[in-house]
Amino acid sequence: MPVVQKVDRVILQHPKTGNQGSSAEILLYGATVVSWKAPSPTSNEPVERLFVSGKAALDGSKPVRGGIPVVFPCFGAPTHPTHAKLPQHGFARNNVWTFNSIVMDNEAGVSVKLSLGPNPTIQQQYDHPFHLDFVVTLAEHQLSTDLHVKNTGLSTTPPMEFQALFHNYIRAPANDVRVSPLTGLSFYDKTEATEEARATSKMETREGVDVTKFTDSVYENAPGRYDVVWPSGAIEVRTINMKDVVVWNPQEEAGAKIGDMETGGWEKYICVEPGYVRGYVKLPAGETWVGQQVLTVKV
Ligand SMILES: O=P(O)(O)OC[C@H]1O[C@H](O)[C@H](O)[C@@H](O)[C@@H]1O
Repeated sequence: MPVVQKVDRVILQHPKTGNQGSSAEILLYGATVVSWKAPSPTSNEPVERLFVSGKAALDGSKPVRGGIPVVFPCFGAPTHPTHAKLPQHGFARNNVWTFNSIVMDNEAGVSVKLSLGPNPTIQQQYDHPFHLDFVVTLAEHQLSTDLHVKNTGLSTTPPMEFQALFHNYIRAPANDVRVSPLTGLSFYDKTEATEEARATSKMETREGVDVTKFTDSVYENAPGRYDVVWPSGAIEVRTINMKDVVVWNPQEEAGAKIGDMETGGWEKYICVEPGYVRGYVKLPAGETWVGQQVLTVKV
């Protein structure tokens, strides 16, 4: 079966290649993609492409440390008045979504939609009317995620102002991986010690950005297509409507302070996170915004 529904997750299996083909698992909690196995173009062996910490909670008690958490409607600590009661990275990653439908099931791949609307927990923290759909599409060497945000308010409702980001934990050796092209972009360095330094933009001069030291950089107005390359692999990240990109790896010292990070886990991934996180999308009542990414295994 290309789509298997379990109590807590949905499993996608690429139809063309049976059990030897690509697959993906999406938890209903947070609509978090917790596994994506895909072969490289030159092999038939599906390989796990995402990192999930061995200490990650997968029972809905806290956001998943790994995979692809969906960050919405705020990135980091809330800065917009309508987000003031929300936790870091918002409510999408720590609420249970519902399985909506199978969107596509053919030889090219398989696609499912999960949905989230206001529930009593969310309404205590956030009172703007909204509806979210999250569509995950699995192809032979690709995984796409599309977030559809609808402002379901009446015409008198103010525009909805939000940020959104796909928090990809790409499985790669942190000390050998490089991300490009980011040269010439301005970025904000969240590892700086003072608020003033964190709010002062820097200019990226490196051809291939590494994370060999603690890195937490928010690049703005980025090109929307990134090569994530390491000695034995490469993944391309293409995006639509996600104008910014965050590159994050805590390295050893900061990594050891993350309670749900397995020992040495920071060495096994790089977060390359496309999003709209500098400023806010302003969505009029009745309208829908779609942010998309396509991850492609290149090597
Ligand atoms: O620990 P979390 O809330 O999951 O956040 C993990 C990380 O997410 C993003 O990459 C932010 O830029 C980082 O500042 C943050 O540490």
